Amino acid sequence: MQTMIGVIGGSGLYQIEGLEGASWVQVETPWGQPSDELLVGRLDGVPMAFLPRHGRGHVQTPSSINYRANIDALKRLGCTDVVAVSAVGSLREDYRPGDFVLVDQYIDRTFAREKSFFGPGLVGHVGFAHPTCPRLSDTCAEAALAQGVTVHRGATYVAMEGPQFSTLAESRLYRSWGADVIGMTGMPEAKLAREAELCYACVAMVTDYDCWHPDHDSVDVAMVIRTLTQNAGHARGLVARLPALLGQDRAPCPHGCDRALDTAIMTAPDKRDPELLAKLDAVAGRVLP
Ligand SMILES: CSC[C@H]1O[C@H](OP(=O)(O)O)[C@H](O)[C@@H]1O
Ligand SMILES: Nc1ncnc2[nH]cnc12
Repeated sequence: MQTMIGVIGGSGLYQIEGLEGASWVQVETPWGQPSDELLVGRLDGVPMAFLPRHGRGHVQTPSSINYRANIDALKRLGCTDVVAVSAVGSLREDYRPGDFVLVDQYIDRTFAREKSFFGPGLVGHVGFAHPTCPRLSDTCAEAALAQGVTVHRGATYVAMEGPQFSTLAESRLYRSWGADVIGMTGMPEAKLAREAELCYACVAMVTDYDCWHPDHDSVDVAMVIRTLTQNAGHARGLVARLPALLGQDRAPCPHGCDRALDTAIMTAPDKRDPELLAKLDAVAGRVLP
């Protein structure tokens, strides 16, 4: 199978450079409008699509992002692997501002978002014990190390609703749970990527110590932007290394991300809602012809 890389850019990453034949394309989805047009082109012979999660100019809030449309659009364009870049606060001393972190677990505290492509008339349950793809995460770690940044493999990401930052009590609570980083957009993005059978990795860039650290000021937007400005180049460099590392030909995911729907669908064929079935054409077309 041919590799196609999807990149979701977070705060501070609204564009990538160097794509050959690049153009911004509008993608219609049955779930509404994605956050923006997608920048589609090729790098080292590998097709790539870039989508700024908040839209160019940072228009969408973490709660207003249409996560379903974003993931559907990437799948519809043919993406096989999706790398999500996110700014996060650190909940531990040794994950410092400027460090890159490969997320491998989540605690989902969001409550005001559509979290599944499935619904009444077409019920599906995908496995989610391991929410990110280890193969793709390994590749991202390799790309980040080549950039010369400090990389941490493995982190539990608390996804909060926002848009306000956490209280001190919340920040302490998340630390007591063993969470490592905090952000507002990791969920339901990762859940939807799994339902869409995409390999998904989250490259988190630490921008601050949230508000728990006695020796650091509490997070504010200026602090986040300052760190992001210093790190955006590394994030772009990481993305630029991915095509060469992943290659044009893609072996099936050894962790089964690309077969997540094999045993997920519960609804009997004669009870399936035709409207929802039609909307699932891109996301679940492999198993719902
Ligand atoms: C600008 S700080 C809060 C904002 O930044 C992060 O966005 P993203 O994950 O898209 O990089 C965080 O989740 C909040 O949305
Ligand atoms: N401390 C923090 N909390 C939530 N989202 C963030 N994004 C960057 N820093 C953050």
